Amino acid sequence: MDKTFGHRNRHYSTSRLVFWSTIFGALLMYIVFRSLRSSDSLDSSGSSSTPLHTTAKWGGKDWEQSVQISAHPRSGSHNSVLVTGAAGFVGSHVSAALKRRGDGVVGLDCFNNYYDPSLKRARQKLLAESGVFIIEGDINDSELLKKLFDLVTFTHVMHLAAQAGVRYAMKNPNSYVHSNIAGLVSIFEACKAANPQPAIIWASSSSVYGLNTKVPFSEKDRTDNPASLYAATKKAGEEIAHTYNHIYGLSITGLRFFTVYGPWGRPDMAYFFFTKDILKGKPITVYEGPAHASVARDFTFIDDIVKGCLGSLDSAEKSTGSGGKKTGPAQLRVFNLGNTSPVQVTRLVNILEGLLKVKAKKNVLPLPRNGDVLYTHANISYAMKEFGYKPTTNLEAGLKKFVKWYLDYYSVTS
Ligand SMILES: O=C(O)[C@H]1O[C@H](OP(=O)(O)OP(=O)(O)OC[C@H]2O[C@@H](n3ccc(=O)[nH]c3=O)[C@H](O)[C@@H]2O)[C@H](O)[C@@H](O)[C@@H]1O
Repeated sequence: MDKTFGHRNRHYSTSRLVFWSTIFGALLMYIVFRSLRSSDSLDSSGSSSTPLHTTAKWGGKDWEQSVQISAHPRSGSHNSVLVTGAAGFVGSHVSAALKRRGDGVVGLDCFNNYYDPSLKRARQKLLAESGVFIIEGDINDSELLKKLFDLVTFTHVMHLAAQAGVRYAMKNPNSYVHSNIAGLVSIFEACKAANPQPAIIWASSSSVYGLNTKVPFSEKDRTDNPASLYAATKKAGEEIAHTYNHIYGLSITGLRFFTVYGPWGRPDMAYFFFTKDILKGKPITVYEGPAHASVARDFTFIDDIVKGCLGSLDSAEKSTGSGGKKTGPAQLRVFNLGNTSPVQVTRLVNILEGLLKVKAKKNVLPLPRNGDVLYTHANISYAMKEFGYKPTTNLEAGLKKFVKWYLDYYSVTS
C-alpha cells in the first residue's frame, strides 16, 4: 500500500515537476520574446521598457585616432565641436552643416530604440562619408566624457541628445529624467572640468511655455506652467544651466525649438507618421481643442533651425571658468527658434494630402490630457537681433521637401 502510495506519490511528483517545468519554460520564453520585442523600435501603442536599449562601443587606439581626426578643423576654422545626439534629426543636420564649413566635429549618440535605429544608422553613414565620426555611447557615461575631453580640446559642445516627444513622457517618464536631467548634468560636469571650458549650446523646447496663453511666446515670459513631464525636464534643464553658469562660469545658450520638421525627421512626430499612415490608407487622429478649437503649431523647417544653431554657436562667448572654478561672469542665453507663423494641424493634413495625392482618413478627437498644448507661436526678435536669425521656409515648401525625401528614402530601403 505504502509502495503503491509511494509509487503513486513519485508519479505525482514527476508529473508535478513536468507541469511546473512547462509553466516555467513558457514563462521564460515569454520574457525572452517580450525583451526581444522591446528592443525593436517603439510601436504605435508606445509600449516600451525602461531604460531604452542603447549601444556603447568606445576605446582603443583606432577609436582614439578616429575621434582626433574627426575633431580636427579645416584651415580657416578654429572650432572643434562635440555634437551630442549626432545621429538624431537635428543633430545630424547640424553636424553636417558644421563639417561643411570646416569645423571639426565629433558626434556622440547612444542609438537607442525610441524610434527605428536604422534611420539613425543611415544618418550616421551619411555623416561618416563627410568625415564626421559618431561615438556610440551614453551622455551619462562620465568616464567616456572624461576620455573625450582628454583627447580633444573642444571649443564648443552642441548638446542635442535628449529624450524627445511630448506624449511618450507618460509612458516612460524615467527615460526623460535619465537623458534630459541626469544626462544634461553629466555634460555640464564634463564641460566644467575641461580646461579650457567649451561654450555650450543645448536644445531646450517650446514646450516650456506650457499652458501660457499670451502669444507670441517671448523668452521674457514666465515658464512655470509645463503641461508634460517632457516640458518639465526641459524647464529643469534651463534652471540647471543657470546654476552651472553662475557657479562655474560656463557660457551656456539654450535653444527653444518649435516643432522642427523636415527630411530625415523623427518618425514619432505627427507630420511623419501622418505621411506614413495616409499612404497606407490607415486612419489618422487629429486632435482638436474645447469647442472644436483648432490645434496649431509654429512648425519650423530644419534648415532654418540649423541656421539658428550655427548662429548661436558663432555668437557664443567663451566660458570663463578654469580648473573647475569661475574667474568672471559668463554668458547665459535662451533663444526661441521658431517660424513665427503658426499653422493649424488640419491645414498640415491638407498640405500632406495635396503632396501625397491621397485623401486622409481623419478621426477628429478632443485633445487628450497627454501633455499636448493647444497652440505655439514664437517671438523670434531676440535671435534676430543677436545673430540675424530669419526663417525663410513656410510649411508648404518645407513639407514638399520632406515628402520628396520620404518617398525616396522609403522606396529605396523598404
Ligand atoms: O516644439 C517643441 O518643443 C516640441 O515639438 C514637438 O512636439 P509637438 O509640437 O507635440 O509635435 P508632434 O508630436 O509632431 O505634434 C504636432 C501636432 O500634431 C498634433 N497631433 C499629434 C499626434 C496625433 O496623433 N494627432 C495630432 O493631431 C499634436 O496635438 C500637435 O498639435 C516634438 O515632438 C518635441 O520633441 C519638441 O520638443
